[in-house]
Amino acid sequence: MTHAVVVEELLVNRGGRAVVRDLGFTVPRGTVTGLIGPSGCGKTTLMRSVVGVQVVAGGVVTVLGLPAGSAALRNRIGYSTQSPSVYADLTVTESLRYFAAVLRAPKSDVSRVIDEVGLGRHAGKVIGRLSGGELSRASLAVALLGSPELLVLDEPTVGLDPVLREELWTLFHGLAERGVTLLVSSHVMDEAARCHRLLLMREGQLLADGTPDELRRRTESTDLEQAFLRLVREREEAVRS
Ligand SMILES: Nc1ncnc2c1ncn2[C@@H]1O[C@H](COP(=O)(O)OP(=O)(O)OP(=O)(O)O)[C@@H](O)[C@H]1O
Repeated sequence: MTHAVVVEELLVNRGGRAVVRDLGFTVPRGTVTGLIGPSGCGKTTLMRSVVGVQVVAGGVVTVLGLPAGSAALRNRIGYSTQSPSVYADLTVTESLRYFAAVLRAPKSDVSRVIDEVGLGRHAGKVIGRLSGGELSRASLAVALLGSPELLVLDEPTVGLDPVLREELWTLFHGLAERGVTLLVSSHVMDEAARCHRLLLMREGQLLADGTPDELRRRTESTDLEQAFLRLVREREEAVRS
């Protein structure tokens, strides 16, 4: 199996309208794939569909060879949402110990993931007293427990300073080198450049799918921001004609 995720003709309705329409793509194993697009374009909805927590109206989502949402996938996928999934009144370590027990991850994972997200100095701090960036790293640490094969990370670097963002991107690439597949959403174009592959989304549809180099070449653009804007314009012209 070369693909960690295969999505075919996905259709998702939310609030009485189609927010993801006729969407298809694959995510090769061991890559960092960026899901890039403006706020509200459907990134979270798509990630929820991959993780198997979203009701879908049509299409097929296959994850690690199984239908999305299969019970057998539970311990093989790490998902970090935009809202913190850790308890305010526990310390970082206590919280991770709790989730490690729930996920049946080895106890030794707790200190490993704390180190990986750079929260070593804050391990004894109560979650409710963490800064925004520390809190999102604590959530990310939960997703790393149990060494999942697929990590689905919804805007994991929001609110982080450039040094921490750099550290996390180095971590993502290190994980991919060990064979982990990462699907990471962002609306920051400089992060897009750090992905092996990009899925550019707009208004519930895929605008383009390719490596950063391919997308720059295809649009004759020097940077990805410009490439994205050109693809938007192309799509609008195609719709008009
Ligand atoms: N629970 C919900 N009920 C109804 N509509 C929803 C719900 N959640 C999201 N939507 C709508 O679905 C669309 C896609 O939302 P989604 O959260 O997937 O976008 P996003 O690209 O992740 O945005 P952001 O970057 O701001 O997180 C938006 O128009 C949003 O308003």
